[in-house]
Amino acid sequence: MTDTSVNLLRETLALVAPGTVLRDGLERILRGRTGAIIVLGYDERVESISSGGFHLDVELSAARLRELSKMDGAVTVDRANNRIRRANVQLLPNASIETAEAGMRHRTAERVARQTGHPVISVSQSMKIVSLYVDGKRHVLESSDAILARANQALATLERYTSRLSQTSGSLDALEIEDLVTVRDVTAVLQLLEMVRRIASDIDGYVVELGTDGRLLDLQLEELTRGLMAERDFLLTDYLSEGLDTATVDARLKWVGSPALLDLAMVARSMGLGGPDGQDLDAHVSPRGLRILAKIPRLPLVTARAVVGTWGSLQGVLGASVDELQAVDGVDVRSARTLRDGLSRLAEVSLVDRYA
Ligand SMILES: Nc1ncnc2c1ncn2[C@@H]1O[C@H](COP(=O)(O)OP(=O)(O)OP(=O)(O)O)[C@@H](O)[C@H]1O
Repeated sequence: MTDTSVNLLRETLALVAPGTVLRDGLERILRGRTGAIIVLGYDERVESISSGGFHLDVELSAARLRELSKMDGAVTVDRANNRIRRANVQLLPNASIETAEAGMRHRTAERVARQTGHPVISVSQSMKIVSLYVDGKRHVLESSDAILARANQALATLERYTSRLSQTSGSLDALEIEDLVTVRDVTAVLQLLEMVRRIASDIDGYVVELGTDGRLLDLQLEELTRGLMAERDFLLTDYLSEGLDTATVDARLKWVGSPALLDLAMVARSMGLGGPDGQDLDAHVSPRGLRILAKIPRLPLVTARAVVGTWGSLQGVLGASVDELQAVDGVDVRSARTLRDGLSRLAEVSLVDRYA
């Protein structure tokens, strides 16, 4: 699926999520045991395949949608401004457009969606299900309970990964301070961050689909992933080889399927580490230092960036005195002390953890 079609599906799922006017209307149609076909777009393309019925221009409401759907034919809704524009319409899409559906209502819905590029909803009277047709794909609306059951499983997986991530990232702290980092250690953290990002994106999809029923899930997701994308940026800033930027790594990782993501060499290669094929996982690498400096409480990020920009390596920063630090543009004496104390504390914690 392309990014545009993923976005249109999410946009449509948000429009019909619990708590919205459209969803309320669809529930009423289902309860009334009638069917419906609703085109979520109003333009030339839709008009050119619409026949009969009547034009109107009224605000979308659940009651109106229910009443208009009692009539034969389709209802056209302008999703850009939430207005019902036509009802009791016969749709005449190109009959040569392939459709896998059975039944005229659903075949028409799928064809109209393909031909116009607008999402189309069909409510089946006989099967009592609501289907969305978006960019050539059918998506069946499920009850919030069914979606929540899957979302909670995903959340449990996310929790396992974030806890492994916090351990792996902690080990990297200690190795960075002692300058003992290998490509394998860095890659292991990026691999977990990428897995977390993918599961979080799936859960985000469930949050959209759940509408008002997904508020708690959204809070849990936010709590588990807070700060992680910033950590990902800092990790990449610290280790990316010259000439590579974050956007390039993102684009490369996007094409790595989930099974291939388990291959550390593949992840290393996307960062430009471990040689041309990413296989040299035991090669030594040194961080620039931003990831660890960003962990120091009360140290402004601009200060951390200025210092890393000046020394260019964590080992350089570790060797700098307060006087040298405050000589950097934009670093005052207070920040210089916070940084020095913070680094000493991190070094102590790391060493204690390592040799305890
Ligand atoms: N081309 C069309 N344009 C507008 N409305 C249509 C079109 N085709 C079918 N419908 C609507 O769908 C209704 C049911 O049609 P039909 O029984 O052929 O569909 P179905 O796919 O079996 O539906 P269901 O699953 O709801 O039983 C029609 O009465 C009409 O309101």
